[in-house]
Amino acid sequence: MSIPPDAPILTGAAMREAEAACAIQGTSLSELMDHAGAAVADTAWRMAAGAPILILCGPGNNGGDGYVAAQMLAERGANARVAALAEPATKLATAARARWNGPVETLDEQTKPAPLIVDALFGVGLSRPLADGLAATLRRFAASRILAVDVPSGADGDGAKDWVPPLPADVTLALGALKPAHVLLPTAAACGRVLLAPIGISANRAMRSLPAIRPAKPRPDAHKFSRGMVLVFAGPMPGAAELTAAAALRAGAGYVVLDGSERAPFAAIIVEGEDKFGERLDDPRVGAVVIGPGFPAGDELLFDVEAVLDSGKPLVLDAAAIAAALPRLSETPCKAILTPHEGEFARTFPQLYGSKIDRAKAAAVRTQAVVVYKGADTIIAAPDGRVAAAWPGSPWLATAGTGDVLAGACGAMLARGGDPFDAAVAAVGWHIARGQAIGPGLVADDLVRA
Ligand SMILES: NC(=O)C1=CN([C@@H]2O[C@H](COP(=O)(O)OP(=O)(O)OC[C@H]3O[C@@H](n4cnc5c(N)ncnc54)[C@H](OP(=O)(O)O)[C@@H]3O)[C@@H](O)[C@H]2O)[C@@H](O)CC1
Ligand SMILES: Nc1ncnc2c1ncn2[C@@H]1O[C@H](COP(=O)(O)OP(=O)(O)O)[C@@H](O)[C@H]1O
Ligand SMILES: [K+]
Repeated sequence: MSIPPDAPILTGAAMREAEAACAIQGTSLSELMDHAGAAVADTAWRMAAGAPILILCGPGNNGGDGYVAAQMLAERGANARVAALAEPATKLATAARARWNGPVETLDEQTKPAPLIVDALFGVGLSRPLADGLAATLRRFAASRILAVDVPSGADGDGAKDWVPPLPADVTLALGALKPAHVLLPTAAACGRVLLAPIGISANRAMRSLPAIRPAKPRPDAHKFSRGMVLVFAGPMPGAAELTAAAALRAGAGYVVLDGSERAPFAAIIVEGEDKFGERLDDPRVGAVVIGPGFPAGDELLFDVEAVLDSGKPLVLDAAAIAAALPRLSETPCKAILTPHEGEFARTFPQLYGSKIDRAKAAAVRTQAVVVYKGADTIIAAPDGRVAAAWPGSPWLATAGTGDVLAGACGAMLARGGDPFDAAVAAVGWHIARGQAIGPGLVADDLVRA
């Protein structure tokens, strides 16, 4: 599974806007479909490597892309058959079918498979789940190589419905932009390797896949405080905050102080009693405060979160600290990153609807903070509408304590003084890269070791 880095992501509505903007600038929808069909034909040609190809065409423009590709493949000498689910229902699809010179079989349970199947049944226009009979027909093709056009048929392009496509793809060719379905579960897992075909639309870049991240090298004149000083506050379970502090140092902070713990995870970390916390919040060198890891909800947490908010310092709020800060967050002028996992998000923001992207964006607006909505399909959202989608991460990270490590990495990136969204993106990229590099047997402690 893979996704092109730093690629735009558009919902169906945004796709239609981009398409309309193209029309104003003189590129017709039919030209867009020609570009899409050509990209599908190229990819299918390479994947088939001379073997027969079966192209499944639906009634809409996704099917139109399929007919265009079929004709181009036939003109190149490929052995291509077409099976249609229904008559074309759009002008463009009707015109594309008219240009296909070969026969059109009926797609049903009798349809013979081919080594490569091009799935051009439904794209972003799917309005309801696939019928059971069609899903069963598609499952019969599971032994073939599958190229999905735009999205695997059966997926909700916007990623708001949890419909699971019955025929997972080996390769999905995203047309013009990625769609939420490529980066959100459950559909992301059915897309295989996602390739992006530029078809001539210009996409708004506010929402994108995670960029490829290279560790920022310290400036030649760097010193420990200019690289960022992080203050981590340990609660009653100090092990979690120790991981957080160690992660902050490993992710590039120049100086890390751990208050409220008796043990230092590294000798280079300054450990102080909890009575020092208030004083440290006044230390002008502290560039970010992290609170929440290992700190259960309660009056003590509430008191300490209030103190952090009063300090106006950039802050990372994890676990129960998120709910504790919620009532004051939107009015407090500070840079904040929140790192809820699924359960914490659901408890803190119970009344949000839509896709995981929609909900992360709404939570960011409500709190005026950057929200890192964790999980296998982590979403990072800023109050100004920017979104970064981190699928696929590293499944080796699904183990206790890795969230504490991420909070520390967010602290390190935030303490450098930049934009909290960029800091969160860099931290998530760092976390995933380490998860991928370590792989089998990973425990959270490994993420903070050299
Ligand atoms: N945007 C762009 O810039 C470009 C977009 N392009 C391509 O267009 C695709 C979007 O095309 P689209 O909007 O025509 O929708 P599409 O996915 O083909 O399906 C709609 C049809 O399916 C039907 N239908 C729906 N659900 C159904 C169900 N469960 N079971 C059965 N039928 C169902 C629905 O009928 P209805 O809901 O009215 O019953 C309608 O007939 C996009 O993904 C990309 O591939 C490119 O050509 C280049 C430029
Ligand atoms: N299947 C997965 N694939 C990729 N990343 C995952 C997966 N499961 C969990 N993660 C990541 O691991 C971390 C777990 O965080 P969290 O649930 O807070 O753990 P803990 O509270 O034990 O530290 C998050 O960064 C999350 O995105
Ligand atoms: K499709």
